[in-house]
Amino acid sequence: KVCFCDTNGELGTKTLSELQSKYGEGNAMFQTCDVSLQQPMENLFKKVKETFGCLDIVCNNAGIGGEVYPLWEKTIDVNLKGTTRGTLLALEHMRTDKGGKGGVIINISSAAGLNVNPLSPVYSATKAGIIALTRSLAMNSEVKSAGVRLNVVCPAFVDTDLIKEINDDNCLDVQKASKFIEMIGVVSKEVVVDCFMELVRDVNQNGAVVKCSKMDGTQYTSIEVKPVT
Ligand SMILES: NC(=O)c1ccc[n+]([C@@H]2O[C@H](COP(=O)([O-])OP(=O)(O)OC[C@H]3O[C@@H](n4cnc5c(N)ncnc54)[C@H](O)[C@@H]3O)[C@@H](O)[C@H]2O)c1
Ligand SMILES: CCCCC[C@H](O)CC\C=C/C=C/C=C/[C@@H](O)[C@@H](O)CCCC(=O)O
Repeated sequence: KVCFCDTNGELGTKTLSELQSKYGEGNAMFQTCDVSLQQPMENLFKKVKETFGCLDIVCNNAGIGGEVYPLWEKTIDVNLKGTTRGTLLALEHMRTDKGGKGGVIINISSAAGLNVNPLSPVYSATKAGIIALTRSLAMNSEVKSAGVRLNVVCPAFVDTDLIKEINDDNCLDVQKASKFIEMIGVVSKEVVVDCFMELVRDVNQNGAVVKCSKMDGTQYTSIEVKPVT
């Protein structure tokens, strides 16, 4: 069973029909929802719990690029605040000490958050924040004992609308970006999905941050964690 949300109602409804005809009407749900808004997101999580009984896997995937005002501010609202909101709501619903059944949260960051991205600094900062948020929660002892795992996927360039829509608002130099993308290469969506599914299945990878790139393949990054006493 799956529920997904997006601000794009038309595309969401089309995808919902495809999922329902493949997996059955009762097994897929779509809600138009903006991840940057608290109340609609709270309502959505409640509705999923009421409809499906519990939440096992949550993926915070919504993301945009924007480097020029007011888009840079919206980029922080959607990417960093939206992912933080989705992560904290997922935790509330999953943690065993609050009536949940445990589960896994997988957040979508970017190679631009692991390395740097001089052509999209605000985007890069939001993606670095997602990595820090996710890793920190994954290493929190109360979260661990409440049965919730967290991981981050950091794709380099992927064949989606996001890179087809690079322009002067979301990138500081479109020409340099095109050359850079050509140099690094673009992975298919399937590569990112495989990486996501591996993290869902592997219960021994709590806290792992995985990069998927055409140039370097799929790599687990190492994380140093100093124990807090
Ligand atoms: N495409 C890439 O090269 C690439 C690389 C690294 C990371 N990513 C990340 O992957 C994730 C998915 O992006 P994508 O490449 O599929 O791009 P995309 O533009 O195809 O998909 C992003 C989706 O997010 C939705 N969205 C935007 N704002 C929203 C909001 N406020 N609330 C709810 N939904 C919202 C959009 O309508 C769209 O359907 C993003 O977090 C992106 O930053 C993409
Ligand atoms: C140069 C890109 C400018 C466009 C930015 C858009 O707003 C959205 C960018 C989406 C993904 C960006 C990923 C960027 C990654 C790079 O900074 C770099 O770290 C990738 C390295 C890839 C590798 O190591 O294989």
